[in-house]
Amino acid sequence: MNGPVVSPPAPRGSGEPAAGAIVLSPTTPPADAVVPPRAPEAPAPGAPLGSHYDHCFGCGPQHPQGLQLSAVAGEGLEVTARFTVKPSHQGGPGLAHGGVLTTAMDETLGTLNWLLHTPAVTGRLETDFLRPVPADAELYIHARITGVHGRKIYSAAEGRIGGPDGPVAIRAQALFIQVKLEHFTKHGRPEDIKQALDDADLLKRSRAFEVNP
Ligand SMILES: CCCCC/C=C\C/C=C\C/C=C\C/C=C\CCCC(=O)SCCNC(=O)CCNC(=O)[C@H](O)C(C)(C)COP(=O)(O)OP(=O)(O)OC[C@H]1O[C@@H](n2cnc3c(N)ncnc32)[C@H](O)[C@@H]1OP(=O)(O)O
Repeated sequence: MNGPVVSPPAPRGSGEPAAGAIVLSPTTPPADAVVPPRAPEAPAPGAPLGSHYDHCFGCGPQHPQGLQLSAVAGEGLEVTARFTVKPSHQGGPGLAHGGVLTTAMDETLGTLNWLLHTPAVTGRLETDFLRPVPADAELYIHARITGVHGRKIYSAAEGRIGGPDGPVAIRAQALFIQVKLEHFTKHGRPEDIKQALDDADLLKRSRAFEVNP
């Protein structure tokens, strides 16, 4: 994909928030954030990242209405992903639902954590919708890590319609928080956790995360 992933500009209307306003955390890394090296265990550039969970709405191959998004490791701290909009993903007639597109960005940004070899969950996600995305369109997403500060991982992505050089339809920035695998076992619905723990392949993929950076 050509060119860097562009970070959206700082929010408009700076200054003190109005009384009663909800103050959200920034998704732009602080000045003392670092861009760490790719983890030695990270999949090689060009390697498919696979699904982290078969029933994931974003990447699970066994989720019939899901996005079934597939991601590939890029160079450095970058990934690319593809997602075909299905009729079941419509918002307006013949157009992708914005929440579905946001999910595609969330999922792609989440796969970046493979490159740091750590599980992490979305703390905050911002999206700019630049042009409508037709049903049946293929979205090409390019994402990169922009900084790490303690357990906080900052990232940015952009999605283009029809090909890696197609028109930009969506931009996103996110803040992920590193967690341990117990995050999932502690909070997940017990029957699903049991099923996941009984799945030797999933367990192997998850355990691959357990040596943290
Ligand atoms: C064994 C079977 C397991 C099977 C699992 C299978 C695979 C697992 C492996 C990998 C999968 C990984 C990812 C999946 C990939 C993509 C899917 C898309 C991603 C998602 O769809 S994921 C769902 C949505 N996501 C949530 O469900 C999060 C809900 N939430 C919480 O679970 C907690 O809230 C948590 C853990 C986030 C933090 O809690 P905590 O107690 O650990 O940490 P704490 O509060 O101390 O925060 C530490 C520092 O982060 C800052 N901070 C915290 N939260 C923030 C926020 N929201 N915004 C801005 N900053 C935040 C603090 O301000 C502090 O900053 P500072 O250090 O500067 O003070």
